[in-house]
Amino acid sequence: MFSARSIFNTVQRRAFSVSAQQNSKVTVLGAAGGIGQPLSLLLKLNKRVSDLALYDIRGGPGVAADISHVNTKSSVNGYDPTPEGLKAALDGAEIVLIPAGVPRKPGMSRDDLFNTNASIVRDLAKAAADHAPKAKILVISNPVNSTVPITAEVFRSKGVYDPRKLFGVTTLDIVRASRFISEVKKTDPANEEVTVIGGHSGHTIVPLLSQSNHPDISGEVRNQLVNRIQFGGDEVVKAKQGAGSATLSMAYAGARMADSLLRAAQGEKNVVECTFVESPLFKDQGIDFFSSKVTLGPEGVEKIHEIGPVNEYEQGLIDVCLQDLSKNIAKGQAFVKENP
Ligand SMILES: NC(=O)C1=CN([C@@H]2O[C@H](COP(=O)(O)OP(=O)(O)OC[C@H]3O[C@@H](n4cnc5c(N)ncnc54)[C@H](O)[C@@H]3O)[C@@H](O)[C@H]2O)C=CC1
Ligand SMILES: O=C([O-])CC(=O)C(=O)O
Repeated sequence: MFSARSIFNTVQRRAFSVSAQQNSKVTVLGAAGGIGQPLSLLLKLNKRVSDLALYDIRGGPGVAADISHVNTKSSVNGYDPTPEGLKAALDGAEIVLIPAGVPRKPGMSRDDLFNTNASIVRDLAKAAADHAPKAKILVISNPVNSTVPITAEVFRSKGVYDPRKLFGVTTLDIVRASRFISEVKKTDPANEEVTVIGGHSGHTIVPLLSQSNHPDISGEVRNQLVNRIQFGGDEVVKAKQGAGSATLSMAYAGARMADSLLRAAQGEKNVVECTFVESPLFKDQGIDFFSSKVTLGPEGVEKIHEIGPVNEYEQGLIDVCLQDLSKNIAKGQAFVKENP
């Protein structure tokens, strides 16, 4: 005899098996925070997400109950802040987004968050390595230049590191660059793509305007635009007057990055995002991670693009970037070795 429930489950499974690849569990760690809440809402609106798992050290089930009333098809579950809750949130996840950790206050650099966020990310990475070793991990928590190497070291120490599946989310820099250049040029940002390479803090953020639709931008206009892209985060931190940093634009950017990975996983070709990954581009200079254009595929990173032609001004920005970046990466790697 079939119970009504098992018939329902069978029908539901059949419905999904028509497009089996659409069974995608996405987990948000830090789901009740300033980024976590709008990010979770945007993921609830994404048809490619079938199961949304929300975990936080406080408030996860409440946010899940709220979002679960949105009338899209996916299921939403909130988990208690226990090891069992975290395990259940991670079990079977295809994508894990990590916006857990403290944000900046005015006057702080992203690196000033290291002391608090390094151990938060390390511990969540340990849980992800144990319970979702094949998931694509999208690290949002700052300082991204260090928290991504931390996550890599944790996965490596547990013997499950696959560099194709670890991403530092730098999408907000791309979103800002597109928006800010459209303001200067009075164009529609939908038509503006700017490649932004390097890392995700101040001078490590390197916009390549020479490769945009407006390679002619020069002089003071260019300097101001580049500075605004590099320090866009500070603009928000200052405006929020101690109440945190970018959350809504970051949620939008994180949802875009997750969607790009889901589209690539479901067979779409030529999905390209700039993202901070283990990269061969500057390995000869001891820099293991770098953000550049990456073609995404079913397994995550499919192809890391060359940087392409840059002008003298941009080469100067890259040189400065590499100095900071190598220190940020080394700091993350050393942290895990000293605090396993
Ligand atoms: N990659 C990027 O472009 C950006 C990164 N960020 C970073 O994202 C992080 C989060 O920012 P907000 O959401 O504004 O902060 P928030 O303080 O509003 O939220 C953080 C959430 O993380 C939770 N949390 C703390 N420890 C946790 C743990 N061990 N497990 C699970 N959850 C935990 C907190 O309870 C809180 O709900 C910050 O580090 C911030 O600097 C912010 C904007 C852009
Ligand atoms: O500025 C911050 O601290 C948050 C962040 O990473 C950004 O907005 O780009």
